[in-house]
Amino acid sequence: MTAPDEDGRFDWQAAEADLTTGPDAEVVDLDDARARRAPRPPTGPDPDDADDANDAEDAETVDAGPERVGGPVDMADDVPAEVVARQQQRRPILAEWARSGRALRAAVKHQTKDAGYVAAYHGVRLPKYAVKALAWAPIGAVRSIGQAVRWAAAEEGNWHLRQAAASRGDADTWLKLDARRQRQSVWRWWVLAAGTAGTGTGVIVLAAGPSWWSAVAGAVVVPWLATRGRPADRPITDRVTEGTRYRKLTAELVRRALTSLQMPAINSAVAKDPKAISFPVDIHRDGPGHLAVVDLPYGVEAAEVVARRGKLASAMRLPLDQVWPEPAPGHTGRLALWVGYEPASQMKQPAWPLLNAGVKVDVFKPFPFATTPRLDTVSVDLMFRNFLFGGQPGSGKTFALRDLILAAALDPRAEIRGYELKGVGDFAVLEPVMAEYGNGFDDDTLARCFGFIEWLYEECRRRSKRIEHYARLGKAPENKVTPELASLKDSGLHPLVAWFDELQELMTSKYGKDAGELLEKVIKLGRALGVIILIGTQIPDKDSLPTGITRNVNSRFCLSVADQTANDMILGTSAYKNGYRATVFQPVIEAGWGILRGFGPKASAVRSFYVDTTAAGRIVARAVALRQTAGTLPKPDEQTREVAPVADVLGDLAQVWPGDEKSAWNETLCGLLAELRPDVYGGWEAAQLTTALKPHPAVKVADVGRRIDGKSVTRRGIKHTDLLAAIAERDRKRSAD
Ligand SMILES: Nc1ncnc2c1ncn2[C@@H]1O[C@H](COP(=O)(O)OP(=O)(O)OP(=O)(O)O)[C@@H](O)[C@H]1O
Repeated sequence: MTAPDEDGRFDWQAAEADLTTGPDAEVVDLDDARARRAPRPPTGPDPDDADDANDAEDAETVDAGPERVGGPVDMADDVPAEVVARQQQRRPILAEWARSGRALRAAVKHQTKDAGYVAAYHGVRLPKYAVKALAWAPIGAVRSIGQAVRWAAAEEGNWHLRQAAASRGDADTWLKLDARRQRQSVWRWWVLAAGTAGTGTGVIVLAAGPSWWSAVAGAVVVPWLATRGRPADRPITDRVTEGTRYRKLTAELVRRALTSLQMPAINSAVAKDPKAISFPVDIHRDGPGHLAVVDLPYGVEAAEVVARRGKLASAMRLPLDQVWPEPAPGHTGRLALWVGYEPASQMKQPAWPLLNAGVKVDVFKPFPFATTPRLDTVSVDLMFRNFLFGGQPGSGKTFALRDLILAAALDPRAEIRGYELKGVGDFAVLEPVMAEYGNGFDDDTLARCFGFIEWLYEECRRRSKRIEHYARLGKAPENKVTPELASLKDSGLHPLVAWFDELQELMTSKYGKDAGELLEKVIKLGRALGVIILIGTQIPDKDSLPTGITRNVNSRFCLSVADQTANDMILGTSAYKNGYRATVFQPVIEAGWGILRGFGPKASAVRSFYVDTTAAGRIVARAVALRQTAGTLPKPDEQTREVAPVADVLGDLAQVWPGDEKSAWNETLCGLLAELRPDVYGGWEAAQLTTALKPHPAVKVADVGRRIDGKSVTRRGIKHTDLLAAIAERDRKRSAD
């Protein structure tokens, strides 16, 4: 086949060459030809890889389908029909970008932005273009006239053939060719004459008409003539340079990036077979970017590529937060590589929908919590869940945790209590809606926080009794809190949100061991009882966060962490190996980004909604109004916990101390305390008193021997002198304050 050459003229020489091959022309085996056209195996990063030449030979034009080996075979008979039906994946009728409002909006926005950019780019260069056009237009006019005359004479092509016939002495052919030329040129001269007359008339009309007619005609004709007059390598308009703008994700780009990761398994497979990296579905638009689903060479796991996100971004010459590799469903070697139109840090996250006036939350139902790199909203629910948020300083865990508490505040049924053990006051804005709030890492706050965990445990016991009661009445069918029970006034089963930020401070303190054990029990028991535990921690090692807790948490958000151990402590064993790696996020720069696990079948990278303290204050104001109406607003300065504060134990012990005894058994003291205040100490056992005395190191619980019926019996107890010393110490501290 011949094609018109660049300036639109027919290439006669090529046509003649084509003819001479005549009937002996080669029959092309298309498969063979395709195989010959298959791309060279990519050979690592190319320093010039941003240039367009490479993109021009883009492998999207390459047959990337699975290699055909032999003919099709019948499907195995033993695969059940329903399994086969499930495996058949139909192509969507509409393209991905047209299937949802979000994707459509994103595509339209991107195209509009692009068009706007191009328009602005050329707009500022218009004067330069005008000068160039005026310079080249006369040349274009002369050239056009020459071409028209040549066309009318019908000499082109014919002359060569006539010359060839003349040199062969073939008069007959010469005459035939000349007759043909004459036939053509007769009507062509007429056409040319008519065209010239038309042009002349047009010029007269334009000259006679309003001046804007000439302006419009000039704006059309001059650039047209200029493009005909300019040399081929000097376009009138400048190229809209690519710069840092979006580079379309192409199969070749993906292949080159993957082979630049220095992974021997990929490179050796591709060297043997360029199709070792294949694309089961076409690369397509997905939200504000493109998605490539890639089948990696046999034996390579998607997780291994995810771990090399930095290298992947480097190979694509894109910022890190524009490249989002993820393991894709199907098999472990399938990678979903999403590349945004722009870096995530430059994409504007939509405002948190909960900021809108009038929006309420039902903790039983999902509410927006984060966005994906594609700016899809990810929703979470609170009920029957425990959350663990982990990340290094500056990763954004406090803000993320606060989002959940703000959401809970918008459900007036939810009681909120919690401690931030960093002492910064990030949660102080929520104080008006919290029944209990502590801030600091001093011993007093840690003791209160520990007391709170003990109270939570007791609360779980109380709630389990209530659930039992309602289950008997048929109101708790699954022995779980239902929305009806949660809303029922005085059921005592309303949602209770208990949060701890920087929990490692408590876990590494002297209360750590007991607190860890109790909290683990609370997590296990509380889930069905409407107790929702939210934990934020910076150091997720086993001393800072007992494995009993991490194991039992069902919702996890791992923000930027430094290493695999921290990653797996938060997301669960093997998360790192499976490609869920929050180590790829940079603290501060990518604050709020993390891997969310426990919602949906797989973990995914999301960014929590950013709500600053001012916006949080507005939500709290709305929450206060809702709670006022519902009558659930906690009263300020009122100790609403039902257990007496730990500090009172000392005074009560002194009051009930048995006579002149130098030491007393805990067991005896518990009995006496229960007589004094049955509501507080009723049912206390020796161990409980030991725990309650923990904040007072002066009181040492040790073995105390007694003679009973002539026999010596040893039990745990305390000395009177220790008790008095602890009281003196406390009084001294109080007067110092
Ligand atoms: N979702 C988010 N989007 C954008 N920026 C965020 C987001 N979350 C947090 N940030 C920013 O990151 C900063 C650090 O967040 P935050 O205080 O929550 O980190 P942290 O992990 O709790 O750190 P530390 O352990 O030091 O307290 C915040 O000041 C905020 O500006």
